[in-house]
Amino acid sequence: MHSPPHQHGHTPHQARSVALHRAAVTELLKPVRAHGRTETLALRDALGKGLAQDVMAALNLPPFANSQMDGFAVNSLDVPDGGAKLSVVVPVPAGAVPAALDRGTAAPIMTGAMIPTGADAVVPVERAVPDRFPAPGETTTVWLPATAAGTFVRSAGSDIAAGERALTSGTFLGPAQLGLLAALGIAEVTVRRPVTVLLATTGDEVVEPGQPLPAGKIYDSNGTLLESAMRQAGLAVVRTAIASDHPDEFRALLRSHAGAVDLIVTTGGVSKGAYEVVRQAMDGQATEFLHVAMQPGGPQGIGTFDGVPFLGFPGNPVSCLVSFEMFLRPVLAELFGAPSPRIPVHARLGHSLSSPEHKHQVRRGTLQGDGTVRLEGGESSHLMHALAGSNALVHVPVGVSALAEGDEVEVWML
Ligand SMILES: Nc1nc2c(c(=O)[nH]1)N[C@H]1C(S)=C(S)[C@@H](COP(=O)(O)OP(=O)(O)OC[C@H]3O[C@@H](n4cnc5c(N)ncnc54)[C@H](O)[C@@H]3O)O[C@H]1N2
Ligand code: MOO
Repeated sequence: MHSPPHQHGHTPHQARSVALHRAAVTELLKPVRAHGRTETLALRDALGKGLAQDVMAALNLPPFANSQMDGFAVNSLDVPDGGAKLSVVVPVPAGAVPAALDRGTAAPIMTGAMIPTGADAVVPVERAVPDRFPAPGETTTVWLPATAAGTFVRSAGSDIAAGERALTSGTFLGPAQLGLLAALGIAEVTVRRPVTVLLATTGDEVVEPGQPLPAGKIYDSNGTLLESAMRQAGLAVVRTAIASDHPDEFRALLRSHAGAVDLIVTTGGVSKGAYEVVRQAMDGQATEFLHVAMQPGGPQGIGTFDGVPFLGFPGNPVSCLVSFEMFLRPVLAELFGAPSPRIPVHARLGHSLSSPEHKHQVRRGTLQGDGTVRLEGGESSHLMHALAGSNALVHVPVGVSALAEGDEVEVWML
């Protein structure tokens, strides 16, 4: 949104800082945490959930010392400086429990196979002379170079020892965390039940995708955009039909779902127009509508509707996504451990930019391999195509009105 030149950078004195609004969202959602509800799920269903309790390792990983290479298991004392010729004994396949290794012998061993008692090192087959395994039944010798104890041996517990904490309560369960649980032999995990959000997009001008588009109307992008962001963040989402601009109808729509959700999020109808349905529907509720010193995403609603926590995001698509990223995602991360907060990284601006000095501006851009960030589109919050071509949010803090190409900025990877 562009301000007239004489107002550029000016924010109404009542604008709330991003930090204060985030703190207000935290306070609003704290009672949700108190529910403490958990469920136990198969690993495949736990992707994106928050772990409800610490998980301790019940076994060593690896569970037994094993070979890191296809090669020959030896006692390192048998291959001193200059190497040695050893007689080859029966091979050790992965999955078998091998016989003890006699001194002066070498056992062909496969990657992942258990190191025989008496062996303490592995020589990769390509370093042996000859550099191959003997054929089954062939009696032979092999020359091996000098090898220090422990070489190419993955010792028991070298990844994690039995009794150690594998994962901490609250951890976001992504592929690596679920893979670790599987490696520990754990098939089910207790997770926090997802926060359930009622998501209502509003506006008489907004039409469901797939329907004809009459003149003056636009398709609802916010519903899909925010539902996707929320689901990716591990929230359960209940969508209402697109709400009309009639406050009574909207109130009834919210009431028909509110009992079953932890949080209500709406988009649109919060600014200063003549038909601000969300503002009007919240009349008499413990809600406030205010301006956060942020662009986009300035107009915000916050409070409770019939006692259910409520956040009213602005209607412009980029504004509602930025609101989610600036407020809901970090607060959910803080209170529930999931999703992970965005990790700030620093990049060099590929272009100069200007920003309202009294607002925290969030631009969209593409962080490139050379560490520079190219801005996508301008500052306007209707630029859905530019958002879709971006991989990062670019932060311009309060107090900064201009940045030059090459200046350092904080970016959050999307
Ligand atoms: N006089 C003022 N006008 C506006 C101000 C202001 O301070 N004074 N703030 C501007 C800013 S900034 C924003 S952001 C918007 C916020 O408006 P609302 O939250 O009331 O949203 P609407 O007016 O309903 O819609 C804004 C815009 O977004 C489009 N929209 C709405 N819903 C959807 C949807 N589901 N999918 C796609 N696009 C949607 C809508 O058509 C409008 O273009 O107010 C400014 N005005
Ligand atoms: O700038 Mo509005 O705040 O477009 O979201």
